[in-house]
Amino acid sequence: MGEAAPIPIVDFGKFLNGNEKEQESVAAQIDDAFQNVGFVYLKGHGVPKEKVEECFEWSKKFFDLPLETKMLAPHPPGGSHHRGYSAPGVEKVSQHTYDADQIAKLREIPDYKESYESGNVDDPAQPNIWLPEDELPGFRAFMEIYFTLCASLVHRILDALSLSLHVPSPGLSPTHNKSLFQLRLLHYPSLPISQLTKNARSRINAHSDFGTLTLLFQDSVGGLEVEDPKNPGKFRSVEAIEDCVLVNIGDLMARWSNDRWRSTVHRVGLPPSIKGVKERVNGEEMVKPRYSIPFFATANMDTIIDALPGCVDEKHPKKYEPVTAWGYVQMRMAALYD
Ligand SMILES: O=C(O)CCC(=O)C(=O)O
Ligand SMILES: [Fe+2]
Repeated sequence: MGEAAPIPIVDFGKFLNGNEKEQESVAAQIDDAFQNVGFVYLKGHGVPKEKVEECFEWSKKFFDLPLETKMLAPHPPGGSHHRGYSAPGVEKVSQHTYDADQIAKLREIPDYKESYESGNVDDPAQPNIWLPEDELPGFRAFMEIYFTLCASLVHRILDALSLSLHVPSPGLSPTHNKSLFQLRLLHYPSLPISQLTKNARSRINAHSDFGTLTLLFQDSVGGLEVEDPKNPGKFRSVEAIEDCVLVNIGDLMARWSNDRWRSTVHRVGLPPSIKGVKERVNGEEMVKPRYSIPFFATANMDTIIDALPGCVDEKHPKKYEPVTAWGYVQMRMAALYD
């Protein structure tokens, strides 16, 4: 078995600003990456670098607050209202995993992370849960703007995917026009390296994302690993690449594409090169904290998820019954929280 296919880097600027031919070429490259690896790096993606950096700064400021303060914006119990702050140890398994056997297995190794989730200000089903403004002035305003920047990028990626499959105009973007997306700030606190090597704790257990598309910005600490689709159980590390956003397919999109596009399993563990990211505290070797910012997209809840054009032919018979995006979420949630 050979080396895993690397995650391609695609210049999305040529889609955003290019002519028809360039757009078609970018769309084909993304389609290819999603077929082979389920992940792609996009450069020239249009989310301003200074906004990404500022988001990491806000994230650090937020997580640096005392626990009692962060608990002023608590994530409600259960999984149907996914907003607010979750303290380390609260979310025992990845919310994006639904296979029952897998969940049972994963419960054995707790993730050590804290998170803060916000979403579309116009999402009536899941209102945002903010801190009182004077606890972190400006945080809310920034997150609301940053959300719209990421949402715009999601819509442009959907345009590219539509082009690659020749989905008739206006393509897939309208199926996401409610922008029921989720912006997640993640902080993996420093912890003894031995806890990760002995599997006493993980940072985030192996899972796949469950929406349509995920955007991910990560800091330079490292530790993200993606499974080799051709070699289950084998993971390769995925570094942050300057000025690139990492984009991956989620389970709903995999189903929608009749498994043309892969929803690839990934996890966060010990960084591959621990040298620059360890520190000694009270005689114990610790791995430095990690910050990352995923942005999860999904389709409007009434969208019928039925094999997309170009995804069914003689060689690829239709694998799944149509389901609404809402029905699909119910199915996943039921498995996760029962
Ligand atoms: O921290 C990371 O880079 C990965 C986060 C992730 O996979 C998730 O939240 O679904
Ligand atoms: Fe994920």
